[in-house]
Formats: sequence, C-alpha cells, structure tokens
Amino acid sequence: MSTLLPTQLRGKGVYAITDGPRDDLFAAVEAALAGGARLLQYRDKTTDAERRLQEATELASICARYGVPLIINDDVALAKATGAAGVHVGFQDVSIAEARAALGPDAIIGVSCYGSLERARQMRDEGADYLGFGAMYPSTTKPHAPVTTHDVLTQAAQLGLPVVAIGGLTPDNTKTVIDAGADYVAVVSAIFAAPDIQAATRRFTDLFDARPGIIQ
Ligand SMILES: Cc1ncc(COP(=O)(O)OP(=O)(O)O)c(N)n1
Ligand SMILES: Cc1ncsc1CCOP(=O)(O)O
Ligand SMILES: [Mg+2]
Repeated sequence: MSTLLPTQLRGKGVYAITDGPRDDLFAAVEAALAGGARLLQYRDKTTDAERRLQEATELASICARYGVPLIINDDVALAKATGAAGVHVGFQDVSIAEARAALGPDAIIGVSCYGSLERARQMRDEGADYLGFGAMYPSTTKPHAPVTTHDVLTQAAQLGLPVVAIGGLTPDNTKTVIDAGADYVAVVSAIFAAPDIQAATRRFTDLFDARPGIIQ
C-alpha cells in the first residue's frame, strides 16, 4: 500500500457505520469502538439538521478518545462543522473536488464505486483516499443496492488505495471478502442491530486478527 495514504488508513479492519436515528447512539458507537472498529461512519439519512449536528459533534469526541477517524456520510458541511476526519460520497453526492475544497488536503474522502473498476480508477485519479465496493451480498439496510462480485475486490486491490467492501456482511460471510482483497469491511446491521454490539464487532475484527503475517 502506498505510503502517501493518510496514516489512519494504513491498516485493515472493521469500518462500523451507524444505523440511527436511535436513542442509544453514543453507547452503541462506544461498544463498536470497544469491539475494535478502526473507522466509524455517521450515516443518518434524516433531515433533522440540529440533531445531526449534535450527534456528530458528540461522535467526534467519542471517536477522538478511541483514536478512530470519524467519517460523515454524504454531508460535507457537517463534516466541516464537527471537525470530522472526512466524508463518504456516492455518485449522487458532491464531487471529490468539492469535498476536498471544503475539507482540505488532510481530510479522508471515501467514495462508493459500487461494482465499477472504471469509476474506481476515475475516483482515484480525482483524489479519493479509499474506494468502496458493494453491495457484496443483499443488504436489508440498502435493499436496492446491486450485488457485485468478489473478483472486483481482487482487481481493485491493484489500484493502490485501500479497498472497502460493504453490503450484507456478517461474521460468517466476510472471510471470503477479506481474502478477495478488502482492507476494510464496512458493516451496518450485523454490528448495530446485534444484541451485543461489542461482541458482534469483535467477531469481525477477529477475522483480521486471525490472519497470519498481517501486521495490523
Ligand atoms: C463505506 C461506504 N461504502 C458505501 C456507502 C454507500 O454510499 P452511497 O452510495 O452514497 O449511499 P448512501 O450510504 O449515501 O445511502 C457508504 N455510505 N459507505
Ligand atoms: C450503505 C450501503 N451501500 C451499499 S450496501 C449498504 C448498506 C450496508 O448495510 P448492511 O451492513 O446492514 O448490509
Ligand atoms: Mg451517499
């Protein structure tokens, strides 16, 4: 992996993505971080700007305590207002150039590439910091997300940026995704809908820790 990557993205592991709104959001996130999540995304598709600002501000503080980058889904202004580490954007969201102009050179800008290596190359050339692929399996969180093949991860691993896999991941189906080339596995429901969030996250992190020869 290139040494030009942001330091925070040089490892491998679990990328936990919130499923709110929920009353116990902060406790839920704290449990995921205690379970070993390496990245945290605040994903809240509601339009309640006041609550979103309050929640993202508190999450930035929780993540800072764990040394985990907070990524905001979709909303560059919210990322800027909260001092988050970065933003995740898809094809319907702002461009990398707009996000970079707002957040600066050190921000993490992650992009969705779905199943497209062509889009991945373009996003890399535009300055993305990681490339997201999926859904890898049908997802109850995003039921209309098309499913892509594991082979895309293997090819994407040659592009020189961290590869993030998302969609329908569970502790039982994620090993093949890691073996195919994913550096990070992004998970919503199998973590945040679990009865024990910390234990559920740990089941994913163990998939990385169990790999011989991998320096975390
Ligand atoms: C890590 C990661 N990968 C993909 C997505 C999906 O982004 P997008 O396609 O913009 O869809 P929404 O999440 O905004 O519904 C993501 N959020 N995170
Ligand atoms: C945001 C997103 N993009 C593709 S699938 C997905 C949802 C992932 O959620 P889950 O881990 O519950 O399948
Ligand atoms: Mg989006």
